Amino acid sequence: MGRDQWRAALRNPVGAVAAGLLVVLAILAVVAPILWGDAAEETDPAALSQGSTSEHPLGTDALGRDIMLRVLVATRYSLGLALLATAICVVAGVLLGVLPAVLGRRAGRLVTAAVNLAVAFPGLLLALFFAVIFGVGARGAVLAIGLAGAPSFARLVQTNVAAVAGRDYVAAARVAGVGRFRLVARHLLPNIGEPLVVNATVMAGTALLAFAGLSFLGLGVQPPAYDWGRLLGEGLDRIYINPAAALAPGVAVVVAGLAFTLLGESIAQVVGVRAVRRRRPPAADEPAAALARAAAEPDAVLVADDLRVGFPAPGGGWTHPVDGVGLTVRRGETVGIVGESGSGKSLTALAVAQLAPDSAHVTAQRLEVAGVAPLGRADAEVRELLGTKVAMVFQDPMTSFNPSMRVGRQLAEVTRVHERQGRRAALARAVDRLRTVRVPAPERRAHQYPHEFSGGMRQRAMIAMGLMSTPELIIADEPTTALDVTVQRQVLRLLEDVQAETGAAVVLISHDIAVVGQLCERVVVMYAGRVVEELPVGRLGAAAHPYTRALLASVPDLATDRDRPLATIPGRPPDPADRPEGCAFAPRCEFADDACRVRPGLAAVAPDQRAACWHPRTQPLDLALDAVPGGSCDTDRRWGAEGPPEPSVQGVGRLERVRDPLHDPTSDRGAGGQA
Ligand SMILES: Nc1ncnc2c1ncn2[C@@H]1O[C@H](COP(=O)(O)OP(=O)(O)OP(=O)(O)O)[C@@H](O)[C@H]1O
Repeated sequence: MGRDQWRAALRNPVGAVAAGLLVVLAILAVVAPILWGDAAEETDPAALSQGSTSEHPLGTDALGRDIMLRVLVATRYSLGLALLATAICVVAGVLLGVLPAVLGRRAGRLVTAAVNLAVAFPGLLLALFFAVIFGVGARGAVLAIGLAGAPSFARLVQTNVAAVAGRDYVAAARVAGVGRFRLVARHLLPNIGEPLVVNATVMAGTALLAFAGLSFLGLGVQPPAYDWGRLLGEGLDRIYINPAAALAPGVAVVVAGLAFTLLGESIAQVVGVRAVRRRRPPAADEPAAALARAAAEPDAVLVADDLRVGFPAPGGGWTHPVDGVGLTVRRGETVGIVGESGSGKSLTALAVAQLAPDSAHVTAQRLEVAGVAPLGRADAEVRELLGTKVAMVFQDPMTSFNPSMRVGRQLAEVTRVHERQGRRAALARAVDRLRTVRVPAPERRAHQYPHEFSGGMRQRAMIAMGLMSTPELIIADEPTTALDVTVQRQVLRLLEDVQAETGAAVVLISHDIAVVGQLCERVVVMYAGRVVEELPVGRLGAAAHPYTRALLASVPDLATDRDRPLATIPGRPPDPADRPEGCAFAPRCEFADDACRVRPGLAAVAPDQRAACWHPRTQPLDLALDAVPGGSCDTDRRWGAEGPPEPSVQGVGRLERVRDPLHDPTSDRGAGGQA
């Protein structure tokens, strides 16, 4: 948080009032006991239980002590105890709150359940309960109030951690191999700082009140010590004789509580995120390569066989949004995964990268990534694998970075974790990688926060993060969807350059078959959690599965008649929980018949082309040939000298519109499609 933000916060009336009140209280807490400590203890037998006089403006207590001085002197003790209780509440709450993120799933659930149970207890009852346990007195009251507030603070932390844990930058950190504790300290807690700080200040106000309550009941501060609560209790005994004796400490409690609450409000506006303490990177894990060796194709960087991702179904049992996916990606290859929304593309990628949600159950006959089988392995081993060999580029560059860390530090973290490099060396490498992905002025940019980057630049920086190690597999999940057309073009070109330079295999996930057709060598088409066709890009014109053909037919081109609705695939993909028995596409397919009641397996329809269909189409599509070069892996032939296409929501690329009998009403067979 910069100075300007602080100034802005203090310039608004709420911030100014809060700051003013707190400064006055802080000054009083420091000077009052020094200036008036002794005077506040002086008894005056001649002025017992007096009302307001010129000598004692708020009157005296039963021993003739000046009430005004006692209220002023009590500021230090009252605030100090309240702040101490707040600190206990925050520390215990944060610890309990992050435990589920640090512990495994089962232990995490236990902690969450315990916290929920404690939250269900009224706070005051809990405080009284703890006060009795810890004993009467200031120390017991501090512990009681702090611990009684901890469950609701823990719940707040849990909720916020859960919200942030789903962000791409957290997934990116996990891919980078960042350990659980470091993840919590660096990526989760700093990004939930705002609600925590606000709640902590509100808690301070509540603690003040709670203290007043406990002291009033005789469970808090014990004589001869006194705080506002104790003074309030004593004053209340004589409220009809001298109301000021009760009102003064009461007003003090309210004013201090208000000051804390207003402070919370103003901090909420200015404190977004805070850097956290720097820590030494943890020791690198044992090399994972020794743990497993791929017996697979010697040049395969990814082998997935019968990969299934299941979630508990609401009515019991399991649903499998990814249901038996088979995928092989060779070194240096660029494979595109296409399919409509919900077809399981992202989940497949997340399962491969060991980033599937905690509630997911991932199984496979075989899953090997860069020669290592990650399933069933310890976290540390998997972290090593992911951090150095797999890079992920996420869809939304806005959420792909931790907003509280400078970009250079985020990139450097990868190297520091895995190679135990010093801070400077890691940062130098980050700058170098930013230069590689053509971020201008990389030295300066490395010291900027993600929000100071443009969308395209953030996405390039995300690719640079993947290049901090030497990945064998880059998974790009809709990397250009959130970008505008020209920036999409640059990012795709960059991905292609990176692939050519590093020799890494690239898995590009997209709903835009035009982009995949241009960038990739091979296309894997997914539908309802299964692979329905796999073919070299050069054979897209001979796509055999009706679904692939329908996807191609729905790509508009410059010749598309704008007066007519865009081609769509009739019907909707099935809910994973309610997938048809046989071919999942059958309900939407023109050619479906009784045979389709049985699930078709992937079968070769041509060399290098397999389709899961009982009625594979053989009729060539009317596909512009320059759009889909004949299976060539050559970059220039794939993209031409002008670079990649301009994929967009319009899907306009060099892949031109296809006429498919299924969806072309001008065709003899054309039923079911809408042009
Ligand atoms: N955490 C989850 N819990 C339960 N089901 C989930 C979860 N995440 C995904 N799914 C299910 O998996 C299906 C496939 O999701 P996935 O994100 O892989 O689709 P996708 O093909 O990548 O689509 P999109 O292009 O919209 O991201 C979803 O439709 C949903 O039913």
